[in-house]
Amino acid sequence: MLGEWLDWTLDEQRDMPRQGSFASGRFDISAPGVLRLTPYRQCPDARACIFSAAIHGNETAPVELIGAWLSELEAGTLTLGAPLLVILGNIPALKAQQRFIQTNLNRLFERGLSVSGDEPDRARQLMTAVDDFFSDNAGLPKLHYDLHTAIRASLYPRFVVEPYRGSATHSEQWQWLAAADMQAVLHQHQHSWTFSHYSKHYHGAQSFTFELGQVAPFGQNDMASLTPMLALLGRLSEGTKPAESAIEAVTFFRVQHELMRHGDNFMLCFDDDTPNFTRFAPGTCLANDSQTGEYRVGDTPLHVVFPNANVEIGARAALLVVPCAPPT
Ligand SMILES: O=C(O)CCC(=O)N[C@@H](CCC(=O)O)C(=O)O
Ligand SMILES: [Zn+2]
Repeated sequence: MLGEWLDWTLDEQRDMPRQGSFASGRFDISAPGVLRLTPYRQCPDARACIFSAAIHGNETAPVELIGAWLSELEAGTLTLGAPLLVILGNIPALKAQQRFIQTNLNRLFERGLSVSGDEPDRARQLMTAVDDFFSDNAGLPKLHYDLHTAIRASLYPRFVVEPYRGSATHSEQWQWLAAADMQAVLHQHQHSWTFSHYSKHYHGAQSFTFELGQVAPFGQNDMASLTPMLALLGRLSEGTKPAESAIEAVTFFRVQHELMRHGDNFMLCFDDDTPNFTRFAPGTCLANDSQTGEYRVGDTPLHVVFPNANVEIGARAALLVVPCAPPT
């Protein structure tokens, strides 16, 4: 039954009960694409865990990963030992295999959001689901992994973005991420109203945006490279201790500047197939904006992450980042 949830979410004509049970717990579909799992027996090390995917509708590897993990729970090869909230974010965009329909859902997770529209309404519904889940599991450590894939290839194909400030990230998280084969970490330098930022900022959760490879259609993702990540989701859902690795294998960066699109005419001054984390030397022109003119690298080399000239006016067109020391 659990294994059908993904298909059912995409095709609501199919029949699926809103509540039920499986070998090690109960499930409850509280809203479209919002699935709660409650263990029969909660492990002493359990965390209240949120795993979200498809906040961008064309990012399919995280959906396949969630599907593989749910199948293990359904088959009983994994035993649920922690409360879980599983979210498929932008269902219309997932059906259309588009990043978003009207506006980028992953910029809307701010309390008091006043804009109207389908994606803002969905953001409000998901914020409430997160608030309710953490409130119902008060007393447990909170964790949120928001799973994405990047538009471009990357010098580090698997990496995480650590949202700005809030509660400090526990050192064990870095070791878990290293064992899950995450190759780089990017520390955000300011608030950005993403889903992972929401859980960290308002709830003090251990929270990250994961980039699990490059966007590809269903069935064409490199799922073998995500086996260690599947193992991390498995341990967290069992409420047992995840594998740890030395963080020396992980390269750390921090954001130095957020490049915004201001004008009608905006272009990036490098090739479309330039991978994430490519380094640009001082003086290099990175962007040309009809409102603000050229943006050139200053005295320190900069690496470019998430460059996208086609964002809405007023939105982020790239993160400009520098290497930094690993956390001690
Ligand atoms: O590859 C890209 O350009 C975008 C990939 C993506 O969706 N990234 C997230 C990162 C969120 C964060 O900064 O934590 C996003 O842009 O929403
Ligand atoms: Zn994304």
